[in-house]
Amino acid sequence: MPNQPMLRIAVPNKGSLAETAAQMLWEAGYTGRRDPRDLHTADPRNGVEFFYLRPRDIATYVGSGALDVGITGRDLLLDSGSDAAEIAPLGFGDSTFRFAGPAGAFSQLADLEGVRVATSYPGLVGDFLAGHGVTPAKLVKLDGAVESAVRLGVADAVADVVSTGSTLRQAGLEIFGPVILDSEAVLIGSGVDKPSAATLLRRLQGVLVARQYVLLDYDIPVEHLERATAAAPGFESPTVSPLQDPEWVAVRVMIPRIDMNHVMDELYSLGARAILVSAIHAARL
Ligand SMILES: Nc1ncnc2c1ncn2[C@@H]1O[C@H](COP(=O)(O)OP(=O)(O)OP(=O)(O)O)[C@@H](O)[C@H]1O
Ligand SMILES: O=P(O)(O)OC[C@H]1O[C@H](OP(=O)(O)OP(=O)(O)O)[C@H](O)[C@@H]1O
Ligand SMILES: [Mg+2]
Repeated sequence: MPNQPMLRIAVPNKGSLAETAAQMLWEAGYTGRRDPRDLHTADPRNGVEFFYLRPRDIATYVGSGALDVGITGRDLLLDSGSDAAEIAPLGFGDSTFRFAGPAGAFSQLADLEGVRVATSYPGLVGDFLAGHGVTPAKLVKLDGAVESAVRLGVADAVADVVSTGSTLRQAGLEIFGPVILDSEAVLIGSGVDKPSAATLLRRLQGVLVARQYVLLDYDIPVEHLERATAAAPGFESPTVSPLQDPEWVAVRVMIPRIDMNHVMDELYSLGARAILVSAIHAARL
């Protein structure tokens, strides 16, 4: 891309999202950093530059327009209060954001009125509480290990990322109240329209499709075709090809990987044979 300015992409340099983000970009055909300490690398062949930043700071850089797009968590984006906008979910880094307190001490959101709540995400939590008309005594801002705040007496309840829930359990805390947020890694943008940003998005979506879908081939008697394609309708429309035996056809569809065995069982019971599944290595839909 000779005459176009390079697309400037923010990528997590460490933490929970860094490894999968780098892997996804690599699968999408981009050349990332060789040395894990590099802060910046250019990939001129693809017309992009990567800036390796703390995931918490990525929305700030993108929102200010210093960088064009970035990969971060939805929770971090909302907490930042930045002007950056979510472009698309990226299918990894799932977590929920929840309130927790000592077993039996809290049962509903209103119980947080007038108490101290510790969190690393004061923007997100403050907005949520204000939106629900609850005023805590104080939001105690901590950098991490928030679950220890209650035991150590600096807060009465916490609000934090929950994945398996084991950190909360170990700290003797229980989740209560509504889900503050369902989060995952997202592509964010500053609103500037660069064609290379659309290419990046299409490539990342191609990686998601390749991970989440498989190709399914099977042969089936023509008379059962309608029921079979209803059971596995595919992404747009199944490819149906004639076979030498005029009473049979061959069908090809994309199906979600998680449905694979269930769909194969169902097609077999409908009379399909030679049912084959293959992986998708790359895709543009
Ligand atoms: N088990 C998890 N623990 C922490 N963050 C997670 C987890 N699963 C997904 N995430 C997401 O990762 C992002 C947090 O990234 P961050 O780099 O701060 O992770 P971290 O592991 O807490 O790193 P650090 O503690 O070194 O800052 C958030 O978007 C969060 O929702
Ligand atoms: O529900 P779980 O599977 O136990 O995971 C959630 C925990 O993991 C993260 O902590 P991290 O390891 O990032 O440490 P930190 O609190 O210092 O950021 C998060 O802040 C929670 O504490
Ligand atoms: Mg952390």
